[in-house]
Amino acid sequence: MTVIVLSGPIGAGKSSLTTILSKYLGTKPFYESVDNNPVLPLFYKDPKKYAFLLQIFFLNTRFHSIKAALTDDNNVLDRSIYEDSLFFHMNADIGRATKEEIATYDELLDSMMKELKHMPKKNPDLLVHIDVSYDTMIHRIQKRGREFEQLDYDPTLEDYYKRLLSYYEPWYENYDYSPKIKIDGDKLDFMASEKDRQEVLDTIVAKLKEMDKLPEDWVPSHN
Ligand SMILES: Nc1ncnc2c1ncn2[C@@H]1O[C@H](COP(=O)(O)OP(=O)(O)OP(=O)(O)O)[C@@H](O)[C@H]1O
Ligand SMILES: Nc1nc(=O)c2ncn([C@H]3C[C@H](O)[C@@H](CO)O3)c2[nH]1
Repeated sequence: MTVIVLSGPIGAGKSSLTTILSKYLGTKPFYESVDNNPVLPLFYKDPKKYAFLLQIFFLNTRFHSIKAALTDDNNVLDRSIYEDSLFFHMNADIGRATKEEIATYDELLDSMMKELKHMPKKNPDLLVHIDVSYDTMIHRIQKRGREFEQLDYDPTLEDYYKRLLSYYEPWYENYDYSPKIKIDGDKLDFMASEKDRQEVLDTIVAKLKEMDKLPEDWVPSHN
């Protein structure tokens, strides 16, 4: 069983790469609840009111998908649970959670992480992080077009996104739950360029082989 998790800021390309990678490896993709998430639009409308609720919503759905993924065969997940705390604490740092909510959230996350330790597989096998600059991030958010994520919906989102990026750098450096690799999302356009896509897939496959998670003579199931 091999479990790969993607990480990276909003619009970095995690869901897109999850689709590409899971097809290439012949495995099952697991996606974060976005379009069927009733709290996300509420959060963007009134972040202070809904930050805690949104975080509980994400934690709950993420927990279910991780449990399914860790008991199933090979899988690719489009966001890691380790980023949930980053999002929550960044929002808390800008006054969007009370100290009681912070304590409750941290205790709940801790209990969930302890629960995951009893699963057949405790941690993912590999983290694939997509690194993007602010300009790339904004360009992708615009391209995808979710109304509530746009700067003209709420101009304070510029600060929010810049802050998010600044939290990601130390987060990735400190991540040590599994081996990790970083993809340069500014340089590699794995959506439009076949060559770039293959370069990203080759990098991931080489890492999996190096870790003995794929046989040396492995060939892609789909291309
Ligand atoms: N490497 C890339 N090159 C060009 N366009 C990309 C790339 N990756 C993603 N995109 C485009 O950027 C948009 C956002 O991608 P995607 O939804 O995969 O991001 P995400 O990281 O899953 O976002 P979120 O955190 O919001 O779920 C989509 O329109 C996608 O087609
Ligand atoms: N506040 C907050 N906490 C999270 O844990 C979290 N995870 C994802 N998101 C938001 C970002 C994108 O808009 C959208 C898709 O990733 O959902 C989050 N927002």
